[in-house]
Amino acid sequence: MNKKGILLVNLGSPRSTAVNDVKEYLDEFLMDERVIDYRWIFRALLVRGIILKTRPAKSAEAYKTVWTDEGSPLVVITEKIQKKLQKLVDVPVEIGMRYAEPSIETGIQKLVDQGISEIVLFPLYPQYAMSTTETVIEKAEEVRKKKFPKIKINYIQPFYNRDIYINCLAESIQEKLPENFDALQFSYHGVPERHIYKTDPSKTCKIDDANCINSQSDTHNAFCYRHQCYKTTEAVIAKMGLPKEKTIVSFQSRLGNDKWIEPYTDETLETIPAKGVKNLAIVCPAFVSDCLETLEEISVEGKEQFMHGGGESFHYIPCLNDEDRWIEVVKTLCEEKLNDFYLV
Ligand SMILES: C=CC1=C(C)c2cc3[nH]c(cc4nc(cc5[nH]c(cc1n2)c(C)c5CCC(=O)O)C(CCC(=O)O)=C4C)c(C)c3C=C
Ligand SMILES: [Fe+2]
Ligand SMILES: [Fe+2]
Repeated sequence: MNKKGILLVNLGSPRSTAVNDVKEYLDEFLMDERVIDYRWIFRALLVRGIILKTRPAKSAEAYKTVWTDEGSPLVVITEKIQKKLQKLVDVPVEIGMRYAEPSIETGIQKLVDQGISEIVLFPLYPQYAMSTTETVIEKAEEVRKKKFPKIKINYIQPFYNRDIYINCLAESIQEKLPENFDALQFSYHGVPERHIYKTDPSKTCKIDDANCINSQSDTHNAFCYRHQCYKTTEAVIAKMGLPKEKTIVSFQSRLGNDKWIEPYTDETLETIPAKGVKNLAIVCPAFVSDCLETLEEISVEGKEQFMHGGGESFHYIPCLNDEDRWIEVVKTLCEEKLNDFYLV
């Protein structure tokens, strides 16, 4: 029988907080055509001609505030997930990052070196996006075809609405909620609106309630990041028994001058205190592991924005990270795909 293994894939981080390392990382990340989806020449002009002139120094300062002795939180937490999962399954588990090291190729190589020819690859993103799930699969396929043509890879699909994940997230949030909060905000990483239209095979999405959030089209729903974010929220608050009026959805981390999906987290944080939300709990379910975008952009900058707007208490709810109940979900999703190989 063919030997199987698991590859957990996350986004990646710079190797250190040195400006040059951050620049190298941002160059690889932002030159990905599924992240900044302009023609190469325009992408290069924007990224190398404008963004990389100033952003690396600013991002390096931000990374310094979250960096730990072990390294970047995102990588360290992904390693912790790997170690805990390894104790629960009887096949080898490795990690790979879409950008920087350890790369997807390094991860696959480590599995191949252990005699593995069938890999379950888990992109660690609950919701589908061209700039996350899709680019991971594209990269892994490129590496497989070039370097490992004999291996098979089985990809775990986005799990934004899977009961096991929703129950896990709802329980985790519930445990960490403060006693008094006026609203629970779900802040998802944003994407440009253009990405939503581009990846919608049904061409029905209008980025609204009827044609997006409540769409009945499976083809739309399978590829619409915005739809999936709202569905995760709906399912989690239903499970928690929280009224919709006590919740807010917003999208963070926009970059550049394009129109990104709204409402924007930073603007929301500034304006909700005047509408009566003085005590806020906030969670970031587009990320399974805490990272720069949660530990700095939300916990530090976001808190400042909220307080500046007149907020009184701000409570950041950490990601699932290496919580045992989440590792159980990872295990179940991996095992489903490991068993799929028998059906091929
Ligand atoms: C749901 C996950 C993510 C989506 C969708 C996503 C889209 C996206 N991101 C950028 C630009 C940047 N993102 C940055 C950091 C970052 N992004 C994600 C996840 C998603 N990105 C994570 C987990 C992280 C943190 C990585 C870490 O090391 O902790 C950054 C770099 C940091 C900074 O300078 O702020 C940029 C830039 C675009 C343009 C985009 C959509 C197309
Ligand atoms: Fe991002
Ligand atoms: Fe949509």
